[in-house]
Amino acid sequence: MKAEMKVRIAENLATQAVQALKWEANFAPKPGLVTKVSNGSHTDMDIALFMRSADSLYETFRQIAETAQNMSISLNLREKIGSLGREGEEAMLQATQGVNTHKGAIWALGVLIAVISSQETADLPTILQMAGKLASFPDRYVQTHPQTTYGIQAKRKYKVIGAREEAASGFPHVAAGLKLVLGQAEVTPQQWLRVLCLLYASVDDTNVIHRSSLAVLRDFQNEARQALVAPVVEESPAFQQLNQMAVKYQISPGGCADLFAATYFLHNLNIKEN
Ligand SMILES: CC(C)(COP(=O)(O)OP(=O)(O)OC[C@H]1O[C@@H](n2cnc3c(N)ncnc32)[C@H](O[C@H]2O[C@H](COP(=O)(O)OP(=O)(O)OP(=O)(O)O)[C@@H](O)[C@H]2O)[C@@H]1O)[C@@H](O)C(=O)NCCC(=O)NCCS
Ligand SMILES: Nc1ncnc2[nH]cnc12
Repeated sequence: MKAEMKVRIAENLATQAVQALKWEANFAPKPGLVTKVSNGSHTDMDIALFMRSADSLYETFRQIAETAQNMSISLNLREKIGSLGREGEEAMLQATQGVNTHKGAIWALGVLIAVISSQETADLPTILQMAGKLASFPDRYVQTHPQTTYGIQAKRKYKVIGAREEAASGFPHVAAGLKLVLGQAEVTPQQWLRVLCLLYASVDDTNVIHRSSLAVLRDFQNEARQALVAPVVEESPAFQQLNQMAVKYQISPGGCADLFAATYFLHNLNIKEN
């Protein structure tokens, strides 16, 4: 492939990733999360902050895409995107003056972009499987102190599936969400709301655990399951209950938000289904 074409493909992936982050942040309603009409359970975040954060990540995503173009799924690629991902986290923190808006999204979209870029002709199941493989390589340059991240603390205490494991198992919750919308050029907001509820019902969001407890997460998931019994509408008692729980416990399912953005990103790329 010509060099010019490669440059354009990397730019396109980065543009689509930033758009997916902006779409997710704007999407409403999302109990607990920041939207264009509410700051959810947050005092330190609003929609403008999310727009700045998303824009600050364009260069990280572009570099990840460009780097992966000539590489196989390997420890070497994992460590290269690890380094770019950490730079992305720095760029995000600079743009937000220290607020963690998109750490999980950098991770999920970074892994997916790397795989899509490296496996030009792969179909969706292959991309998700390769993403699992890439995310499973141990990055020798990670300098996290085990007790410092909320995710590691929650996983230690409760053995739940956090952001790392979601990616390492090939994003099963993204795959489940995609099933509801694949093959449809126009997805309605109500269908997207159903995807969101499916994520709320099934993802072990370590942010929710950190702000409350595993018991609250399980109640929240059960309520989202109730909302899925019928077409998901904001006015339904179960959906209203999700809002009330988010307010009562000040919970914010940021991991679900990231996977929602990743689902939208993959849907919009129109990748072969199999
Ligand atoms: C492998 C890493 C994901 C790090 O893993 P770790 O387990 O250490 O995770 P955390 O540092 O806790 O962060 C993980 C973020 O992932 C999101 N998340 C949570 N649960 C899940 C889940 N089950 N599945 C998928 N994703 C999940 C979540 O990110 C979102 O929420 C953040 C906002 O949270 P909020 O509560 O509002 O704000 P905080 O300030 O954090 O808390 P408060 O004090 O306010 O209560 C926001 O980031 C959202 O995006 C978790 O935060 C990976 O990050 C890593 O290793 N990175 C290094 C670089 C790298 O290798 N990159 C590779 C490719 S780019
Ligand atoms: N819309 C949102 N609100 C709060 N945390 C998030 N993390 C990612 N997207 C988010």
